[in-house]
Amino acid sequence: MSKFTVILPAAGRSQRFGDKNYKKPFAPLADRAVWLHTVERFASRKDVCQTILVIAEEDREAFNAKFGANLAFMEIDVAIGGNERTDSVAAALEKVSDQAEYIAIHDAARPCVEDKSIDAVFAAAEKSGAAILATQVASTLKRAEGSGKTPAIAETVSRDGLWAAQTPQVFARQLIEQAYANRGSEPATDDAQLVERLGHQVTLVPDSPLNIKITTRRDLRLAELILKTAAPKKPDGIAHPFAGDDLWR
Ligand SMILES: Nc1ccn([C@@H]2O[C@H](COP(=O)(O)OP(=O)(O)OP(=O)(O)O)[C@@H](O)[C@H]2O)c(=O)n1
Ligand SMILES: C[C@](O)(CO)[C@H](O)COP(=O)(O)O
Repeated sequence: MSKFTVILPAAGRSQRFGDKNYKKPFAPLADRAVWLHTVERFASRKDVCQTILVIAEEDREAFNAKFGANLAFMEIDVAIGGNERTDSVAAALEKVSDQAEYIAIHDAARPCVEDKSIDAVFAAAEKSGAAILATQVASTLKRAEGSGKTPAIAETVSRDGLWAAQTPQVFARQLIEQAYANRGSEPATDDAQLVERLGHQVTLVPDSPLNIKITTRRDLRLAELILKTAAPKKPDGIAHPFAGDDLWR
């Protein structure tokens, strides 16, 4: 069985979330913090040899005070993130266990990912060396004129062949380490871009649109509704939403 290190970036500023009390990975969702729901998607997997949560330096003290026991119990490593998401992932890559053959990078702000989607993207990465979950764009896409609250349409953009990238984004260890070593200063909003820039093909693995990224407070409400339909607890005692359930396809 291949061994995967899971990196969970949770060091963002949560500006679009706009809550003065919580950054989104630490906001209460159903009965516990968002990041704990996300960690649980991976905690009981036999193919996961390490989990690294990436937090911001400014959150370290409060996080340890509130969640220190969870970290110890769940044997979660912590890295301190940086300005950009890629800086946070780079910090975690410095801490990857020698056992890891693959690296899975999953937004801590995506707590609704399904077990079988993780299975699928892990398997795809084992085949091609690089794979991400994504959903095919189903709506008609419009480019706005300017950036006001209710802008006019500048143009309709063809959605042919367009997919919305999600996470986990999963890579052979050497590949993602090389991609990050070569990343330079050009921004990248996801990790796949850095691997694409090496000329390595990345596989798109279709996933449910319910694998949402919590960005605004409205998304938190949606995540709550999604998790409410979670499958009953599996024998390992952890709720695994939609495990084996095709309702969401
Ligand atoms: N410097 C950063 C930026 C983002 N992230 C993490 O990457 C995930 C996706 O990022 P995003 O949704 O953009 O989070 P924020 O950057 O916090 O959002 P915003 O742009 O609204 O501030 C989140 O789990 C976030 O915590 C991170 O670890 N380090
Ligand atoms: C990685 C990601 O979730 C894939 O869609 C997305 O790029 C994160 O972007 P953000 O601006 O950091 O939310």
